[in-house]
Amino acid sequence: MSNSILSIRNLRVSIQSRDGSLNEITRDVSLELAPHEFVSIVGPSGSGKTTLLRAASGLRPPNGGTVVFNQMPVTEVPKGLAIVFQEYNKSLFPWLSIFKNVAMGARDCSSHERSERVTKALAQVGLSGFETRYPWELSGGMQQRAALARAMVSDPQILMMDEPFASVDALTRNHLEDVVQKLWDSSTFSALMVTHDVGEAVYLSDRVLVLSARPSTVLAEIKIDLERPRSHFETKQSKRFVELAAEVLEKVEEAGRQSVQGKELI
Ligand SMILES: Nc1ncnc2c1ncn2[C@@H]1O[C@H](COP(=O)(O)OP(=O)(O)OP(=O)(O)O)[C@@H](O)[C@H]1O
Repeated sequence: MSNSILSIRNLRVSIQSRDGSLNEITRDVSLELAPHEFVSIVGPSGSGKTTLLRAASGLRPPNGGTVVFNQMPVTEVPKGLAIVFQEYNKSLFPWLSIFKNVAMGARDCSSHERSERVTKALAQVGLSGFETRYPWELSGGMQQRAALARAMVSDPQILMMDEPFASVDALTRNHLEDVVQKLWDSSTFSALMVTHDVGEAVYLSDRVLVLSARPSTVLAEIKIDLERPRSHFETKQSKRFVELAAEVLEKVEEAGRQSVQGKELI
């Protein structure tokens, strides 16, 4: 894909075990992310999804292969890339108000512009009125909204998310998925999301990539041809959604079986 905003080619990441041996996590992962495309990565536990995202975002150097963002090799987290992690309680500073936490994402702006951006981002995630609260005064879902606002305030070209809704209850999860969907619909950023939840991946994405068991490669790529905007009530009850979710789940289970067989061989 020539117009990719992010291009990952033949990515290999190995992690040193305590005994000093190298553990190969991803062996050969390639993916292209187009402007304003939403791609999710699913796969069995331990297949290296988080490791892949960390290498793709510049948080850890790969052992082989390349990551290119906006035609530039990624060697550290580049400007224009924002990341949201699962553990909102660790990613927000408890001693800063919600306003100041979100403003951390726009440190490079003048104070007037920073203030405008924070106000807009808080409104986009439904947190207007909570500016002076502290993270520990908000529910988990609200804290994750604040983490999303902090990512959005930098006006990213790519939003990477690692299991962003895994620590909240099912209803809050649905709400947060729609917050992300609305943000994505009303902006131009591309999104790369790691998730365990097949339904969530299908609901939000244009494409879903399924990783094989470790050392991982891309086992399958499934195009999600559901109309947008999507809604929990209509989309998730549609025949096509159910077919796509079953297709993704089948591939994840196939990868999981490989992983079990691999363990039996060790
Ligand atoms: N810093 C580290 N040191 C040692 N091993 C690590 C480190 N980070 C990851 N690993 C190992 O790499 C493998 C892949 O981990 P990773 O978290 O990327 O997988 P994952 O697919 O995201 O897993 P899950 O779905 O369970 O969150 C795991 O076996 C993990 O134990």
